[in-house]
Amino acid sequence: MAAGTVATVGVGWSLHSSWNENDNAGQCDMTNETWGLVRQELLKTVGKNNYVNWIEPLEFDRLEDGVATFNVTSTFVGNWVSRNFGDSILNEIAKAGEPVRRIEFTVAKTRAPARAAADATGAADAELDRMIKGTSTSAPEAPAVHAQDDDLPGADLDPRFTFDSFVVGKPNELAHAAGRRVAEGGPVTFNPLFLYGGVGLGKTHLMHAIAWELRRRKPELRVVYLSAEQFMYRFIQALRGSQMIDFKQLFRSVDVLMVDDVQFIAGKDSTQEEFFHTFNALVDQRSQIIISADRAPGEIEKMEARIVSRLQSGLVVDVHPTTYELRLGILQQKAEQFRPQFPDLRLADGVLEFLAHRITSNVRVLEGALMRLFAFGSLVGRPVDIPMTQECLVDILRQSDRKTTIDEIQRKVCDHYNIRISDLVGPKRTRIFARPRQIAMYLCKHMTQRSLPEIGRKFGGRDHTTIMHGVKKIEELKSQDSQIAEDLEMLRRALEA
Ligand SMILES: Nc1ncnc2c1ncn2[C@@H]1O[C@H](COP(=O)(O)OP(=O)(O)OP(=O)(O)O)[C@@H](O)[C@H]1O
Repeated sequence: MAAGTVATVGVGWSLHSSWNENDNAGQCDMTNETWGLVRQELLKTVGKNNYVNWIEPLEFDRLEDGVATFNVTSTFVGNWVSRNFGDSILNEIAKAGEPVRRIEFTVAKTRAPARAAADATGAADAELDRMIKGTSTSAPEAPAVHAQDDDLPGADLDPRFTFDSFVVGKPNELAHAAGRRVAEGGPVTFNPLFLYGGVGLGKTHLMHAIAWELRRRKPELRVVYLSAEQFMYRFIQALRGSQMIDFKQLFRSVDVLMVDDVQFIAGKDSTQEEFFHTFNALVDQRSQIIISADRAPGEIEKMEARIVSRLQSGLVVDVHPTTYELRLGILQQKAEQFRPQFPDLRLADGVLEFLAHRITSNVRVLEGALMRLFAFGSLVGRPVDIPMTQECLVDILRQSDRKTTIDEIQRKVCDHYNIRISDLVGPKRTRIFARPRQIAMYLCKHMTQRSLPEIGRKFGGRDHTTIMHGVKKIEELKSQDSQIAEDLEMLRRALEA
């Protein structure tokens, strides 16, 4: 990203990007002193390690029109902080009495990348290659991890993510049942347990819940939970420090290994190689492995075939998109959970039902919306009713209303290329049909939450590998063929309008 541009990192409800040409000269409502106090509170909530690595280096810039802006050293740091601590930061600023709705992270023009990990996560693998070739210039720093047991690396477990706080409904009942079974810590029956599903549907929550339960029931077991990204950084660190033997010994000595968001290592050859050996060693010694990803093993592009087949060899469980009933259950539970922070808040009848009807994207957005609503209600000192909800959440509600479907994409593509739907989804392979078909496949993949098999079914029952091939083809072509790039942009805009 160019110097001076802004990585706007939404928190919970405001996942979007924007550009800001301003040169950080805005008015500051919140003082640095208040930010200092907020930081002290954050130290308590996020823990020392996370605080030192991620919160302390943030440079508070300004709070204007409800948006608190911080300078960070790189897009990666902004994304990481937003994803892992965004809600906590927002919460603490609101608790300090500041009228904040959103936080943003700016990649500062002048700051040296002192604590920056690789500038974008993709750069880390390039870094790894340079290291192997002996040309590395900087060490990417590992995301915060803490010694969980002796010197076993693992990420902090979120105390809120337990089985007790996990609401079970039709879409996640199988994943929950499988998780419960594994959490009993009995003999390994399915290995690995592979949980997959769209963004913010509770996979991480479920994994933490399994880890907590295992720790409670079988404290003698060595349970390690970490994200695939952390696995990679640990691996890089070990390589750099010539500590590969220690690394291998550590990961091979665990009883339960949990790796979240495994799709992250796709295309990262050296990390995949190491993951593959770790995986095999653990399966051989009958240690339990639990993996999560945003899609099914066979749909993870650039994942080596031998890893895909290992990932498929246990129990593969899909966490489905939420239903109205599940969303309402989650909202009721979250409202209870948030209650102590907002003791005076009055919630009118029908608000939770309204939210469950209108916000269907994912639980993270739902949760963020509820938190914003509570914070807003408590700041203005009025009961939270439906008109206030509509006013406070106008952006989220608008976004939720604008959900693109496969049918819509197919219609728009047909209009654009002047062909019939039957030709778009039919078997004819001539270029005039095949190219629009691939474009439509590409848009379906990128603009809907549908899985490749689901998209395949809507394209005349094609196999998911055909869809993957089509998507790849367009990915290649859009950088070579400006007409295709233009068509894609035009279609995307028309679909988002
Ligand atoms: N069934 C559920 N019951 C209670 N809370 C839930 C449930 N599903 C999701 N959540 C909440 O939604 C938020 C997002 O969940 P989580 O981080 O586990 O999603 P994820 O599937 O791992 O997403 P990602 O793919 O982005 O990592 C968390 O705060 C989590 O507690």
